[in-house]
Amino acid sequence: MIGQVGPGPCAARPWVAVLPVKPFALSKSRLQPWPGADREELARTLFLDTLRALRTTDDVAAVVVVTDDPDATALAVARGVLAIPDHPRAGLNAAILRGAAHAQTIAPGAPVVALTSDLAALRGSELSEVLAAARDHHRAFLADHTGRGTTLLTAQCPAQLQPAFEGSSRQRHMLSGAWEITDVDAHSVRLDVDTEEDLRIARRLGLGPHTSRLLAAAATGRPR
Ligand SMILES: Nc1nc2c(ncn2[C@@H]2O[C@H](COP(=O)(O)OP(=O)(O)OP(=O)(O)O)[C@@H](O)[C@H]2O)c(=O)[nH]1
Ligand SMILES: C=C(OP(=O)(O)O)C(=O)O
Repeated sequence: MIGQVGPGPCAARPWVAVLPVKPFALSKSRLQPWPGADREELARTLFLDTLRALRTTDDVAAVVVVTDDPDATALAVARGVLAIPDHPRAGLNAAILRGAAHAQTIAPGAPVVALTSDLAALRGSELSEVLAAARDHHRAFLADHTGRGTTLLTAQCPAQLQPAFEGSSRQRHMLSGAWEITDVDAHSVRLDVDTEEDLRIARRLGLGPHTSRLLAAAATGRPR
């Protein structure tokens, strides 16, 4: 069964991360504008902090950003990260599948990890712990901090990823046979920022520098 214990044939290689990014201007509809910082700016810094942490994670060899946003594309490319278009725009799971297929072309046989791009407090060390736990399973996932959704899904072979994100995705990933990673806390990997309360929690946990600077500038009215 997919998800059972035991490494698949593609195991023991560094990971390729797939990072789907919705156009910033259309993102974060549940996030009330923070005083002095609008949703679009926040969506951008959440992405930048997620990407920054990913690039400092030892066992992540490459990142594939999937987006239709020229700004997100430029920010990725400026950091030496590959960005591919999200065409035809068919939603989050289709974007992840596109990214996973592309991962196979740039690193054949490498395992793949798909994450949401709103992990504002993400720490590379915690992501490494999660990836180490995922290594023993063909497919694995991590529930988000609410216990309803998913922030991360892995597959040793990208063709087996079967992403079922959005809404109650924890249950869908469980029912699909993916292994739920429960033996690591990894608060920063579970914390997707959708609401103002999530942003407050991320602030307490330790925001990445981009969102941190944005909120600091917003508080003082300084330009950023
Ligand atoms: N490429 C791509 N990424 C997506 C798409 N939909 C969502 N995402 C990304 O997937 C992650 C989870 O998205 P959501 O939290 O469901 O959506 P959101 O627009 O960020 O927030 P809401 O407006 O509150 O739903 C975010 O990092 C989004 O940027 C899509 O259609 N294409
Ligand atoms: C995309 C997801 O979450 P949300 O839409 O709540 O951010 C998910 O949990 O699969």
